[in-house]
Amino acid sequence: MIGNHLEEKNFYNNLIEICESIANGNYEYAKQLFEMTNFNNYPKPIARLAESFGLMLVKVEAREFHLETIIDQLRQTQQDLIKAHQQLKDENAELKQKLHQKFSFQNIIGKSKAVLNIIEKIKKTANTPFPVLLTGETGTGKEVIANAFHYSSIRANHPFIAINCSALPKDLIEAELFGIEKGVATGVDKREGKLVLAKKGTIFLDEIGDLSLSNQAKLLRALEEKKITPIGGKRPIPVQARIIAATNKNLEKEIKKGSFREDLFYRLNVIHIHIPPLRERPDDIPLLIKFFLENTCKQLGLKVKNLTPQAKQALLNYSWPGNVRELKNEIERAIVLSDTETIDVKDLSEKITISQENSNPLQLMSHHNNLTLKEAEKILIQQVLESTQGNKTEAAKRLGISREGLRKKMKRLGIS
Ligand SMILES: Nc1ncnc2c1ncn2[C@@H]1O[C@H](COP(=O)(O)OP(=O)(O)OP(=O)(O)O)[C@@H](O)[C@H]1O
Repeated sequence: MIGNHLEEKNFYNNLIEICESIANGNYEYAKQLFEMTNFNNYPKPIARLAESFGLMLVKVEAREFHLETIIDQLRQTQQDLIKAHQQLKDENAELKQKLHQKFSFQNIIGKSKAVLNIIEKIKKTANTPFPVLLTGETGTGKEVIANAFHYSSIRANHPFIAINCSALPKDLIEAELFGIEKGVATGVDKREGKLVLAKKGTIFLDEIGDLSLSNQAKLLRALEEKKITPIGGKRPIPVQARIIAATNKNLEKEIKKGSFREDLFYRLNVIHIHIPPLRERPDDIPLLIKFFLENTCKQLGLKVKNLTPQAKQALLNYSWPGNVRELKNEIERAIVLSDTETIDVKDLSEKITISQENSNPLQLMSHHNNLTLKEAEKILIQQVLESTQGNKTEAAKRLGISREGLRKKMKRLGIS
């Protein structure tokens, strides 16, 4: 009896110790103790209790094991995440580096005085907070210049956001630029304005001449107060981005017409860069041709093609009304169409070969046997006037005669 009693006491002691070990998280010891205790010698209720206790221990062990597996998995996932994070960081840095290389002023191709002056101006003013106004015909490279401003400045690690002010209706542009609060109209979600999203970066407002008068007023306020209020918003939000605006319109004329605000013009025009059309900087054409030949061939995995002297001359003689964009497209087209490694005149578009043939009255006459010198001269003058959109000063310059000389010729040849 006493022996039994002692055994029972032992049993309870063991049980308590097992419980304590479990409570302290010492499962291994609890398990050992459980295995060492012979429960079969005890009365049935005690043996059953021990059995269920054993089951509990197994469960705890299983849970512990499971937890450990989960913890291991989590540790592994964390490691993977750290690795992925580092990889993304490296890739991001590499992409940023590429963007800097691709868009900083080193990539403005040209050696004309005009382009060199522009590069100089960017270097001097890139790190200032002042707004920039870029003017020039379509395709002259206004966006290229805006990128160069951003990527060669301290803003380079912040966003560069471009918005085309003529691409969207007035209300959408307003929401894009200044943002909109949730519920302003049914189903409208809150959207941050691009002026705010650009953070400490740059916002490029292309075709600013097409911005509505009401949005011009809002933009002026943003420039003056450095804050914007979203549509339906109550509290103004600070704007830190630098504003670069561009247009191919003559804003002074637009001001006279009443379609552009004079005060906004002066606010934007703090740093003004005018990019002359390509025909006024022919020195840049050979460099641009070389650049586009190399770049496009590389992209297409081709050996870099070259041009016959005649093809090069034809490209130099053309007036490029679509400017650098048109030249780039022409080179890309010629690369694809030419069967050999050398691009010849036949690989160029008709507009360029025709203009080349017609670039002097004698050539025109040789191509059209029945033309008189007077007729050839008339055709030539008409074509040049067409390419300058009727600008006589420019046409006279291209023809190598005075404006007065051109006027007299036009009168004599009956050109209106
Ligand atoms: N100086 C340059 N060096 C290299 N590429 C140029 C240069 N100028 C323009 N380009 C190229 O010509 C094309 C047109 O340039 P961009 O879009 O900057 O012109 P844009 O003046 O902004 O035209 P738009 O007024 O129509 O918006 C682009 O592919 C651009 O890369």
